[in-house]
Amino acid sequence: MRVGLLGGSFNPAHAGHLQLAQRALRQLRLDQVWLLVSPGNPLKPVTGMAPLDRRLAGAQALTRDRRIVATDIERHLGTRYTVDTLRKLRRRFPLVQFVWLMGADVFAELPRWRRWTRLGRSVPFAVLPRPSYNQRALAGQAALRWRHARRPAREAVMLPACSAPSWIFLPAPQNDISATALRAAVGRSRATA
Ligand SMILES: Nc1ncnc2c1ncn2[C@@H]1O[C@H](COP(=O)(O)OP(=O)(O)OP(=O)(O)O)[C@@H](O)[C@H]1O
Ligand SMILES: O=C(O)c1ccc[n+]([C@@H]2O[C@H](COP(=O)([O-])O)[C@@H](O)[C@H]2O)c1
Repeated sequence: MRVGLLGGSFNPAHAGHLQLAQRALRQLRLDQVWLLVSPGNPLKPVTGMAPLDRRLAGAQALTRDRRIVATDIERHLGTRYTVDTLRKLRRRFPLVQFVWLMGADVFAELPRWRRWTRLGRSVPFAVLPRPSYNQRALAGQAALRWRHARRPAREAVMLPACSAPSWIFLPAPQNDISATALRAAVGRSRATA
């Protein structure tokens, strides 16, 4: 079984997440995408973060496609750092081929993550474009470190079976939607109500 993991705050879930998951399902020929709703991104402030149950419910309501599964499994695993999540997921699901999915903004910030080079040795990455982040991601420290591990987009179907480090930049239509913009819009409409 081939599973794409899309970790996120989902504060709130939105069409950008859904498009990314659908694109990855198709291009990487995945069986499922798990939306890993984070108990708390270690790099994001707690202020303004909706409760986990509300964020999970929003992610669950994104689609009726049963291949896209929203889960709070990190709460049950007791993990917040992705490197720890991957280690425990591998132990729990030894036969699954995992791929870590992310937008270009996350790939650009990856060197700030805990043990990011170890993480890169533990799972292949698929990076999807996001307006205004692509150049930064492709010229960033992670891209540079793993320049020899980048696979061409035409080899996308092979990525889940590749040994890490391996990564791919998948071409896809771009969407400039963000949770930040959605929260700001809600804030504005409350202020004028
Ligand atoms: N519009 C988008 N295009 C591409 N990737 C996206 C998009 N929105 C979110 N993602 C990706 O989805 C994952 C989870 O994102 P997250 O839940 O932080 O949403 P966000 O819109 O980036 O939130 P925020 O604005 O609060 O930082 C990340 O890998 C992120 O790069
Ligand atoms: O492991 C880390 O150090 C780390 C630091 C920041 C973010 N992450 C993960 O990155 C994913 C995207 O987070 P977010 O909040 O940008 O949607 C989510 O799964 C987080 O747990 C992981």
